[in-house]
Amino acid sequence: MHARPFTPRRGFLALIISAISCLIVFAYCTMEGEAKTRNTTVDAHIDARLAALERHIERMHESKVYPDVRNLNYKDRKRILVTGGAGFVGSHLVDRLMLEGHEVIVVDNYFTGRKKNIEQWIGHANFEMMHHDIVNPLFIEVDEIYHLASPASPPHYMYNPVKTIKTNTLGTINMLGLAKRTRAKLLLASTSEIYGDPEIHPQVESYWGHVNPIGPRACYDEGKRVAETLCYAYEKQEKVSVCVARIFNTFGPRMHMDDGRVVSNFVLQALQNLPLTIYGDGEQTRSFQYVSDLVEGLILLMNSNYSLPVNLGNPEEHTIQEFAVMIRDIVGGSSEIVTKPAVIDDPRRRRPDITLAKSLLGWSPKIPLAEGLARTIAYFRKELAKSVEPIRPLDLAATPGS
Ligand SMILES: O=C(O)[C@H]1O[C@H](OP(=O)(O)OP(=O)(O)OC[C@H]2O[C@@H](n3ccc(=O)[nH]c3=O)[C@H](O)[C@@H]2O)[C@H](O)[C@@H](O)[C@@H]1O
Repeated sequence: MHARPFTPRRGFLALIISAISCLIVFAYCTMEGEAKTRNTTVDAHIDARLAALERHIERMHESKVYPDVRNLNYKDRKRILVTGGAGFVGSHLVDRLMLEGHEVIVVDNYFTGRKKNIEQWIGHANFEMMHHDIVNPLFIEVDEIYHLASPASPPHYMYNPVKTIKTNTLGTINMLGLAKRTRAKLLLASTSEIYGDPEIHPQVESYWGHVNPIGPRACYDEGKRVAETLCYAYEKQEKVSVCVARIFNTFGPRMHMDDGRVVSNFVLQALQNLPLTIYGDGEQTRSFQYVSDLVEGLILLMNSNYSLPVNLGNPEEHTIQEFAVMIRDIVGGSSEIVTKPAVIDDPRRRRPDITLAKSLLGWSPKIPLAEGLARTIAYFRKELAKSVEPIRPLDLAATPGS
């Protein structure tokens, strides 16, 4: 191969190429240098921010004060799952279990539960919070399951009836599956609604109920009835330990402002001097228990060795009309009492027979109605003071599906 002769044109081209190469190398080096300087600045900035964060975390830990919990030894301390633990009843139960020194895991999808209800425990070594919908399976290790997850207020459970049925059927199957895998005991939060519009009064556990299977309340009533059936099927077939609490009307602080049940509606109305709205003639009756009494009953039932359903409620029965007057008097406002159309399938009378709970668990409600109402009214008064706009109670008649 012959070398190509050197010409001035070629020499000029070679010169240009070398010059461009030098320029590229120079530009690269300069950029590299700049990038290094920039990275060093960014690193220093991040370091400073991380150091500030560390100081913030330290201050946070120093200032976060948890309620005193019992110091249980390894053998006595249980890992307890509370489904619906961010809800009204669930969060009060969580408080009791935490104070007793157990490890508590809350599972909630926040449909009606609120983080605010359990924020006092967030960050505590014994406490864990999981955002999870129990219609999907859950794989964790537990010793006991309090299965409370489900909307319980009529406007809430009627709002999405399919979801209510799924939560009470699929959700209960998933929790019983978890109980089976981990050999945990499960307590089902059932309801007085499984008695429907009862034909016997007061309601005893042996009564089979009177439920309209296709009415607007059926998603909840039948959902809970199936949940009970599932418990006893798993007990028989899979040897899962279960217990079932049939919970009657319950009230207290941490009820949602827009819960829609009668206590929160009447209290909110009375506090804002709005008319108290009675659905129907007001002659229907209910028996109301304060939430701490219920929580006590749930824990006693879980720790008993009785597996058939047990009523938990306060047998003091009042008409809704009497109840409206009582709340208005305690609040001291001047609200009028008005009537609205009756609710479809609204039970006419409800009062628990608690002979079984008394003899079996030594349980009966302790908080008198007036005292429970005073505590609840104080809570709502504070909540109202915090809210910027007036709060209108939820009207069942305006709920889709009611
Ligand atoms: O509080 C509870 O623990 C129970 O509440 C509901 O059962 P329900 O008895 O229908 O409860 P409310 O919605 O509070 O209604 C009680 C009575 O007050 C009436 N009411 C309600 C709200 C209102 O603004 N005005 C009014 O007259 C209702 O028509 C009903 O007769 C749930 O369905 C139960 O599962 C749950 O156990």
